[in-house]
Amino acid sequence: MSKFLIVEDDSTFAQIIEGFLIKSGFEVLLASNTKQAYKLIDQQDFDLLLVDYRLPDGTGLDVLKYAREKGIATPTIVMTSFNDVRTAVKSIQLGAFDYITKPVNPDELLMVIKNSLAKDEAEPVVADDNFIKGKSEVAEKLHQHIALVAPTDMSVIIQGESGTGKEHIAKTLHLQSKRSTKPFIAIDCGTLSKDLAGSELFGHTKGAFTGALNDKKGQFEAANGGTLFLDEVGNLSYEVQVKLLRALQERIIQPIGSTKTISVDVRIIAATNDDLANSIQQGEFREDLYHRLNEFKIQLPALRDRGKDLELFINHFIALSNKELNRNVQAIEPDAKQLLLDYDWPGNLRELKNVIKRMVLLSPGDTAGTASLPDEMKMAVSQLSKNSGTDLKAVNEQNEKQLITETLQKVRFNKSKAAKLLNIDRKTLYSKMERYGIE
Ligand SMILES: Nc1ncnc2c1ncn2[C@@H]1O[C@H](COP(=O)(O)OP(=O)(O)OP(=O)(O)O)[C@@H](O)[C@H]1O
Repeated sequence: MSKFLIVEDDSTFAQIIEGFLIKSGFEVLLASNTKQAYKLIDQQDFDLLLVDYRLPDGTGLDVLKYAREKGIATPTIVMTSFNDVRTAVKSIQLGAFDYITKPVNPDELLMVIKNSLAKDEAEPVVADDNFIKGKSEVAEKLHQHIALVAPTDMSVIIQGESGTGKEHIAKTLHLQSKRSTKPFIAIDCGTLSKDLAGSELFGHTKGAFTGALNDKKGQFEAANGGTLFLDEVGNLSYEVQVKLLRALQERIIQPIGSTKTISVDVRIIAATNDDLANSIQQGEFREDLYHRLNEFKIQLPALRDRGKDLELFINHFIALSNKELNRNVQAIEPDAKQLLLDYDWPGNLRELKNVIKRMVLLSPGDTAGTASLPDEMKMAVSQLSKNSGTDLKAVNEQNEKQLITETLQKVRFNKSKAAKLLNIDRKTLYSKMERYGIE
């Protein structure tokens, strides 16, 4: 029986979910703050963590970070209000499996849980019709580039915002290469603790460090002949970056604690949300490794920049959700459609897929209306349209907020660095963050 930990301070809501999940056949433990959660995570193994974003003594992301630092890769779902969707996007970057927006619909929750548990089982990489290419100019160019670079052995960096489909493109490159019958192994470098990353990639020998009870084969060796996909590559520690560079240059690896080297033939595809050039400037990413990885760069467009593809994706996700949820949505009312087209989709394809699934779930008939779309999305759109008018002050504020948020993300929320980049003092940065509600 799968065991879940729910971390939620609203006790009534926690009990409702607990009851529902127990009825669905799961074992559930509850924690109401981060401290209790840490204690339980230390004591027991869980198959899934379901964490609320806002907790009395921290956030759900703290719980996620705590687990990841301990080397616990349990799938984690973050529950957030729709207004926090940008935070949710950050949680995915930190290695959360998915997020779900409140109010939580039980059927939707069960669906997300089912997906996250299924993800644990290794699936062979095969092309499937759950994915479409898009027909916009950027999409056509993107697929031309993929067709050109896929058959080569060049290392590729895929850069794009969270949820733009980087992992899917990495699989496509593998499938279109001569390595397609060999393994494709994806590693989320964001979820690897500093200590475990080396051993995960290169393996270790028995007794190499406390807890190394047996010899362990690393993922480099496991991917031999095939492709290794390093997601969130910017999160690798400097030490591991050095080893990775050696592996790429010399095509050999050395398991931790071993004196022997092993030859490997692996193609690397790396993905990043950030501009690695910035991390290089900050001294966080090695420039030599960057150039070795960047033999070819693929820039994935944000959904808001994909023009007519947005409509294609909407229809595609409706068809998928109809099938999955046994619904029959054939049309969207014009005002609901307009909302979908006007929204700026910070979570990109992942967010669109979630919103459409929810819309289909809440639409028993053949037409979906605005009632099936989150209220907060409507508010976000009206805010966006307000600010895109002639109100200069609002436009400036919106730009300023966006710039501050992006800069903070770039420097991983190091306020001194952000203030320096923005050319303002720390105090001004703090007061602006407070004014714009940036956490
Ligand atoms: N071309 C596509 N057609 C249909 N669905 C897609 C496509 N590309 C991505 N998706 C869906 O969008 C979601 C996000 O995709 P993916 O995980 O590849 O993004 P990502 O950029 O790697 O995200 P992250 O940076 O958060 O790891 C997934 O649910 C995936 O199934």
